[in-house]
Parts: sequence; C-alpha cells; structure tokens
Amino acid sequence: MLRWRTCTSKHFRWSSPVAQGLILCTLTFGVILPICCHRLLYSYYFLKPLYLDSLSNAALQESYERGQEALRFWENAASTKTTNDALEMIIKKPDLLVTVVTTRRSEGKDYHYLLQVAQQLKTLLKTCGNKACAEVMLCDVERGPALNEDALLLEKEFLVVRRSPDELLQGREVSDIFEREKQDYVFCLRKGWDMMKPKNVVVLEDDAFPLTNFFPSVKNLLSRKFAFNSLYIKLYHPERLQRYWNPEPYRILEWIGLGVFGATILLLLLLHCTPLSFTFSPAHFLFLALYIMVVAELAGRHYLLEFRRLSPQLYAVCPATECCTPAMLYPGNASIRVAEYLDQAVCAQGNAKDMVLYRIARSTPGEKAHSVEPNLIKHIGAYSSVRTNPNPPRLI
Ligand SMILES: CC(=O)N[C@H]1[C@@H](OP(=O)(O)OP(=O)(O)OC[C@H]2O[C@@H](n3ccc(=O)[nH]c3=O)[C@H](O)[C@@H]2O)O[C@H](CO)[C@H](O)[C@@H]1O
Repeated sequence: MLRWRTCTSKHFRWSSPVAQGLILCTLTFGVILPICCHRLLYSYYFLKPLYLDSLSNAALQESYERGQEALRFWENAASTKTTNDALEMIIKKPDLLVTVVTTRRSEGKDYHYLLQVAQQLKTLLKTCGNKACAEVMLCDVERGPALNEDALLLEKEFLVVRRSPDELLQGREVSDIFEREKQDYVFCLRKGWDMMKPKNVVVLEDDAFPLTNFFPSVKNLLSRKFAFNSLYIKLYHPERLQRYWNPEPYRILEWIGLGVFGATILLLLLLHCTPLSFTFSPAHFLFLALYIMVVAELAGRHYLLEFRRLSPQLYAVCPATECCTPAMLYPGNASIRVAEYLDQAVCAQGNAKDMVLYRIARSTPGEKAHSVEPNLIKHIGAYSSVRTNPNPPRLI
C-alpha cells in the first residue's frame, strides 16, 4: 500500500497540466454543467424522467390558453367588422406574400393553431409601419364535409382561398394523406402565384407561429445575394435536430471553428488576466479547443444559436437540412418552380413533401436550397393532422 502511494505521488502531481485538465473536466462535466443544464430540454444533461412531463404539460397549457385567447380575439373582431373587405384590399405584386396552409384539425382543435398564427401575423404586420411588409393569404384546403371553422372566422380579416366544388370533386379519389398534403401545398403555391404574382413567397403551415423578428429577418434574407439563387430557404428546423452530433458537414466546420475561437479566447485570458505562469503549447490549445467543443455540444447547440437573435445580420445561412416544411421562403418565382417539381412526385409515408423537396433541390442541376438558423417560427402543433399522435403529446 505504502509502495503504491509513493509510486502514484511520484507520477501524479496536482500542479501538473494533466491533473489540472482532469480537475477542470471533472468540475465542468460532473458538477457545473449538470447543475446548469439539467432542466434544459435540448441539452444532453436534461433529466427526461423528471422534467419532460411537467415541461410538456406546461407547453400544452400555454398553447391552449393562447388558442382560447385568439378565439375570443377573432370572435370579437368578426362581430365588430361589418364588411368582408379582405378581397378588395388585395395588393397585386406585393414584395412578400405569406400563405398559410390550413385544414380542419380533429385532434387538438381547442388549441386553435390557425387563430394563434393569424393573431401573431396581425400583430407583427402592425409593427411594419405605413407600408405593409406582406400580404397574407389563408389557403383553406379542407375537403369537407365539415368546415374549417377557424378559417371561416378569419374571412373578414384575411383573404381566404379554397378549391372550387369541381376541383374538390377531382381530388376526392386521393386516399394517401401524404399525397393529399402535397397536392394541397401545390394548390396553395399556385393559387398565391396566380392571384397576386408576388415578388417573394413565404408558406407557413397553420401551426407555424412567427417569432417577433420574423419580418425583419425575412427582409434581411431577401436582401442577401444568395437568396435569389435558392429554390427555397427553410425558416425552421426542429430543435431536437440542431445538435452538432447530427452530422451535417457545415456544422462540423462550425463546431471546429467554435473550438478554435473559444480556445484562443481562453488562452489569451489565461496569459493576460491571471497571475498563473503559463507556458503555451499546441497540446494546451488542442485540449482547450476540444474542451470548448464538448461543452457546447453537451450544453446544447440550440442555446448557442439563440445568441444570433441579437440581430438579423447574425443569422446563419447554411445548406438546407432534410426535415420539415412548416415555414419556407421561396424567393422570386421559386414557389411556382416548386409547385411544378412537386407535381411530378408522388408522396407517401416515408416520402412526404419535405423529403421530396429536399431530394429535388439536391438532384436538380442549378437548384440550391438553404436553411436559416436560428428558427424564425415556433412550431406550436403538438397534434399532427397527418400522423398518429402520442397520447398525451410530449415535447421530444
Ligand atoms: C413540425 C413538423 O415537423 N412538421 C412537418 C410534419 O407535419 P405534422 O406531422 O406536424 O403535420 P401538421 O398537422 O402540422 O400538417 C402539416 C401541414 O399539412 C396541412 N395538411 C394536413 C392534412 C391534409 O390533408 N392536407 C394538408 O394540407 C396542414 O394544414 C399543415 O399546414 O410533417 C409534414 C410532412 O408530412 C411536413 O414536413 C411538416 O413540415
């Protein structure tokens, strides 16, 4: 025993760089990060068994209350507005058309997703000043026989378009829900283009709740050169898929860049702001870079992305990621190109319109697709209208 102790103390000194590195890692990964991150949904430290249910229930409750508030707001608005002047006020060739694709929801209808989104759009449009920053069109793709009551309630405020009875008859035989969803999307893209010839189009699904900086950020994206070489720009990617270890080549580069940047800052701080005598070596630098990278990944890249919200200029644009289409920006005439591409594909389970679109952008010469980070919308749809829902729905 005595011999072992002498041996260890001979090879292991607390002041050695290896010991200091070990202490730093133990403190960071074993104490500080678990304390700070155990309630963060998108962190590796999130204690799912303890907090997932309470966080999910709180989110559901919050959405329910916002839905009920939106319902009261729009019922009130509908009863005080006498004429339906939405149609007369259509502006031809607007700079931006926001189309909201909506259908009646049987599950989760009390959350009134469409009414929440419409109320938020109305609020955000008011902040644009004299010149409206966008025209809004609601595309009600409900095929009946029951009506989409939320869309009906909004008719006095927004332009609401629907299929004609003939078009509805033609679409009756489509039984696959994913093919139907795609056809509905194509219908809305075409309708917006035919009615207004907009300069740019954003298509929102009816559970895509625009965040406060939505319009300034879209405007900023459209002012950048890359936008007009894009078939589409995704404005949302699920938070759970934003990790570095969800390999996307550009993310790995961002991760390494973050490590190098963080290590440089740490080394400068150590050299200039502490009384420690410190000899710099490439091994120190490598260690600190890896340390920063692991901290960022374990704490959650999602939270780092939030810092970019400080200004629209800080939003990152990267090659498009695969999943989901709740909020899409189609610059120039891209919306009509997308309608044509989608028309040629057949959708089914496992090959929904988001996957088809992603593959089209990758395989068609001359077409490029991008994603923006962080998200410009919040996905509020806890209940899907195309898939079976877990009961009760959970956040992840
Ligand atoms: C957040 C998220 O991951 N959302 C994706 C998920 O939607 P979800 O599974 O979340 O379905 P959802 O209920 O949000 O519906 C998506 C959109 O399809 C519309 N709709 C629905 C039924 C129908 O017959 N016709 C129709 O047009 C509906 O109004 C909504 O605008 O999967 C879809 C593909 O299947 C899309 O990739 C969605 O972006």
